Amino acid sequence: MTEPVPKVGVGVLVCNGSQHVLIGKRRSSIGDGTYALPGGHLDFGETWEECAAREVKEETGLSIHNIKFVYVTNTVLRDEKRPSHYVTIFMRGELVDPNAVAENLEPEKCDGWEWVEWPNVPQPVFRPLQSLIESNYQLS
Ligand SMILES: CC(C)CCOP(=O)(O)OP(=O)(O)O
Ligand SMILES: [Mg+2]
Ligand SMILES: [Mg+2]
Ligand SMILES: [Mg+2]
Repeated sequence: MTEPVPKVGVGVLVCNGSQHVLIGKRRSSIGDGTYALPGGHLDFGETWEECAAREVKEETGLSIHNIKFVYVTNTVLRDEKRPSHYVTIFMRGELVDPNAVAENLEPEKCDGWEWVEWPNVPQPVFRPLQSLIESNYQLS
């Protein structure tokens, strides 16, 4: 079998101003049933900020701004149905409208969005996000 090519993902800490971030349980061939941040594949020609804003909008309907780089992880997922290797760029962004409600716009890919107090993400945690938590990143 030809080896999978490493890809770039962007994960987003969507901040609502009260130490909470948005998480959802993945329905995917990669990390199925694990809790992850909104985000996705970096598309050709995108900046990291553009990808963060696009993926959050596509997946939750939320608009974010003040988007900043947070951390980067290197994750080799060997025991998945489809082995894969991801470099994940973690970004953070604030809600443009602090009262906006997240919608689950891709129910085929996500069980639904919920706010949790960082870093208390429920188990099982998607591997790249677990690496960010273990880095002791602090929201404020
Ligand atoms: C696997 C992950 C680190 C990168 C891809 O994320 P994703 O499966 O949510 O991708 P899409 O949102 O682009 O479908
Ligand atoms: Mg997506
Ligand atoms: Mg996604
Ligand atoms: Mg995508």
